[in-house]
Amino acid sequence: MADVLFSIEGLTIDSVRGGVRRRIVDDISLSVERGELYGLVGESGSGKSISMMASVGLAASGLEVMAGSVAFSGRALPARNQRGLRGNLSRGVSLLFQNAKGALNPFKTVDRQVERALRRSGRQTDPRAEVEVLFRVVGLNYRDFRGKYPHQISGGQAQRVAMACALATEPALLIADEPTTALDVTTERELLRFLARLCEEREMAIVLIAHNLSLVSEYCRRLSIMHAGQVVESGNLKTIFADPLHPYTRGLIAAVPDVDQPRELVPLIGNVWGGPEGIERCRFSHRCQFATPVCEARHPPAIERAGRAVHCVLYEEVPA
Ligand SMILES: Nc1ncnc2c1ncn2[C@@H]1O[C@H](COP(=O)(O)OP(=O)(O)OP(=O)(O)O)[C@@H](O)[C@H]1O
Repeated sequence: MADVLFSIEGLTIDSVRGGVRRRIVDDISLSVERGELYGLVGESGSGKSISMMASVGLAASGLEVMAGSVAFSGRALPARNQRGLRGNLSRGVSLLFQNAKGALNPFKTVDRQVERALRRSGRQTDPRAEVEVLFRVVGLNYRDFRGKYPHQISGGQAQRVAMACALATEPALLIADEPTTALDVTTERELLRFLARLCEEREMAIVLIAHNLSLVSEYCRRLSIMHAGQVVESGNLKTIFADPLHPYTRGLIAAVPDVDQPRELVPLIGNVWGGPEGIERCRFSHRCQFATPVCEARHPPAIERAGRAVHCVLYEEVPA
C-alpha cells in the first residue's frame, strides 16, 4: 500500500478583490508519497503556487480558502484553518522558491544564513559544525563560501544555499516552486538531478511546481496537471506521456519537442483564464475541440482510467 505523507482533498480557493469574488482554485486533490518527487504542472497562472501555499497555511491576503482538507503524516486538518496548518506543518515542510539570490539576505554572509536557519530549526545540534555538513550536502565547498555575501556567488550557487537553509529542519516534504526558473539550462538540470538524489537519499518528498512539462518528465514519477485552477489529469508520468487522456494534457504534450522523433509542435490556443466566468464548468471547455454543452455545466469528478485519474466527460461511462 502507498505510504502517503501529504495529501490535499477538495481544496477550493476564492480571490476577493474590490468586492469581486472569483473562484481561482476549484476542488483540487492530490497525494504525495514519502520520499517521492511529485510534479505539479500547468501553464503560468493556473493556480499551482497558491494551491500549494494554501495547503501549508500560507494563503496570501486577498485569497479565501472556501473548502478542502490537508493531511500531513496522518493528521488531517480543514484547509480553512490556515493558522492550524501553519502550526502543524511548519516543522515538517520546507519551501524553496525561484530566484534564491533575491530571497537571501544581501547583508548577511551565506554561511551565517544557513547557520541561522539551523538555529531556528530548534534541533539540538552544533550549528557551526552542521553548517559545514549542509554545505557538503548541497554540493558546495564550505571553505570556498564562508564569508561570502549573496551578490558574490552565482544564481545556481545561491539556489543551493537556499536549499541548505530549507534542509536545515530536516523536512519530510520540500515544496519547490519553480526553483530553477532563473537558472541557465545546465545549472537547471544539475539542480534537478540533485533534488532527485535528495529524495532518494533522505527519503524526503518533493513537490516540484513547474510550467515546463518536459523538465518534470525527466525527474518525477507521478504528477498532477492543472489548468485554470482545476486538476485535469494525474497519475503515473510514463502512463500519461504514453497515452494522455485529457485534451489539455494532449495539448501540453504535443507542445513538447522530442529530439528523437522531431515533429511539428502544436501550440495550445486560447488563454488559461478565458471563457465564461462565475459558472461551474470544465475550465478548459473554451479551448477544447471536443467540448459539449455538458462541459459548460460542470467539472467532472475524477474518473479512474488506465492507472490515472482524469477529469473529462469523454471518459464518463455512457448511462445504460
Ligand atoms: N493574493 C492574491 N490575490 C488574488 N489573486 C491572486 C493572488 N495570488 C495569485 N492570484 C491569482 O491566482 C491565479 C493563480 O496564480 P498562481 O501564482 O498560483 O499561478 P501559477 O500556476 O503558480 O503561475 P506561475 O507559474 O506563473 O507562478 C492567477 O490568476 C493570479 O493572478
